[in-house]
Amino acid sequence: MSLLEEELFPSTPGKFKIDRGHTMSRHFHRCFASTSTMFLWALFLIALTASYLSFQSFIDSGSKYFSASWGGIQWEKQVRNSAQIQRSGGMSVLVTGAAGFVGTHVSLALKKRGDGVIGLDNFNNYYDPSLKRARKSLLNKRGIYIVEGDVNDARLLTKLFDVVAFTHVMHLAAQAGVRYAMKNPHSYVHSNIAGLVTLLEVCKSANPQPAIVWASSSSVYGLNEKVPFSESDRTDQPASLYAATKKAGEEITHTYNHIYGLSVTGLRFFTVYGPWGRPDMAYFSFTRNILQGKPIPIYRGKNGVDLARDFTFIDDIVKGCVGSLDTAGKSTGSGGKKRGPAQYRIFNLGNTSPVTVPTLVSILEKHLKMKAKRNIVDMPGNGDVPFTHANISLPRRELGYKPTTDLQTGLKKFVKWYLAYYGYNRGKVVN
Ligand SMILES: O=C(O)[C@H]1O[C@H](OP(=O)(O)OP(=O)(O)OC[C@H]2O[C@@H](n3ccc(=O)[nH]c3=O)[C@H](O)[C@@H]2O)[C@H](O)[C@@H](O)[C@@H]1O
Repeated sequence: MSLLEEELFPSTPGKFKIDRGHTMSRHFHRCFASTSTMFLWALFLIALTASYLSFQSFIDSGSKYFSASWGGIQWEKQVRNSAQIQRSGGMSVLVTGAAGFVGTHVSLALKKRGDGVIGLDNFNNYYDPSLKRARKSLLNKRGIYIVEGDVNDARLLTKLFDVVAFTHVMHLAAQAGVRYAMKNPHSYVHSNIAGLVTLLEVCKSANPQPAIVWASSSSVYGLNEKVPFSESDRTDQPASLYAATKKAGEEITHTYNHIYGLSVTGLRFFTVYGPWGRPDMAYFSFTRNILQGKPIPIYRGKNGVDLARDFTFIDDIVKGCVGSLDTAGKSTGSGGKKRGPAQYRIFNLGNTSPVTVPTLVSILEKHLKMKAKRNIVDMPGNGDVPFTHANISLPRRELGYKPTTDLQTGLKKFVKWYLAYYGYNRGKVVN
């Protein structure tokens, strides 16, 4: 403390020098005392307001992402029961995004053959949450417990790993949809990047570490023009933020594989469709519009070229996911430390026979026995790519992956489910 400061703000009262008259000194003392009291009160009030505000924001973010609907003896019992392995050599799998389209089907397939499954889902409202609730009931009926929570909730994830020594994580929770990324970019960062890192952090510290299989996307091929798309093709030209976050996920998982010895398999899904599908996808919304007599926007590429997708039926995707879990090598780390090199794989899961969007509509018309009102529009510049086509020789060799359902057959199954689910078979029309 400088001399001047020491004079003005003595550290002990005895140090205060009284070299002017008494009155003057008392006045100064009173004045100083009241100023410092006010100062202390102001500080106290500021601190009180700040702690109130930060508590409020903690409550807000907590309630937004981390509703504490978990924990307790009963909850742990349900988690343990659901994760119980029922066959020799089986696995216990944490399925994130379990109330999602692919998550539901994979969870059912695993449970059916005797693996232990625990689902995790945040039931967000990107699309009609009632469909997710219906999928959840389906899973509950088969003895699969779904924990309601977000992959960004590290406390919840850690708790789940405390209760169950998961052998595998099937990570399917994500913000999906190519075009929605322009409307809500942060949602992609929140789920596909921040959520992924939170999950990997917990997995890396788990003992034993699980093997991870997760959903990447065919969209990582972006503006790649070499067909069909092979895993070794360039993926550094994403056409949407969605694709960019999935590509980032591939790099991030590689880092965790390299540093911590996590076994990682990334699956590039090609436009997956089928019963219990996603209402935001074209085949689903086209079906709804055709049934309601509403026009459907059919995008057309440059020079009037039809867009095409390597549409892949859900049952084939499930086989690819299960095959990936079955062939996944063990993670090699323990206590957050790598003990040796671990497996890192990336596979295309496609159908290898692209179909144009107008042909998709014709197939739907046939199965629905109704004509579509086609509204042909130029492809908006919102992240779409003109075509996708998977080369699947690698998963065929490594996983025994062999898709068997063509678009005709797959859409027939989808339409049958759609009509039953939305009550059309009972004459009910849903708006
Ligand atoms: O395979 C993938 O990587 C991606 O597949 C789908 O994305 P996308 O292929 O764009 O599937 P849809 O949204 O169903 O679109 C299919 C085709 O229909 C076209 N479309 C879409 C919507 C529309 O109103 N009109 C229209 O012609 C699209 O341009 C596209 O060519 C999924 O939505 C992504 O989550 C997934 O990662």
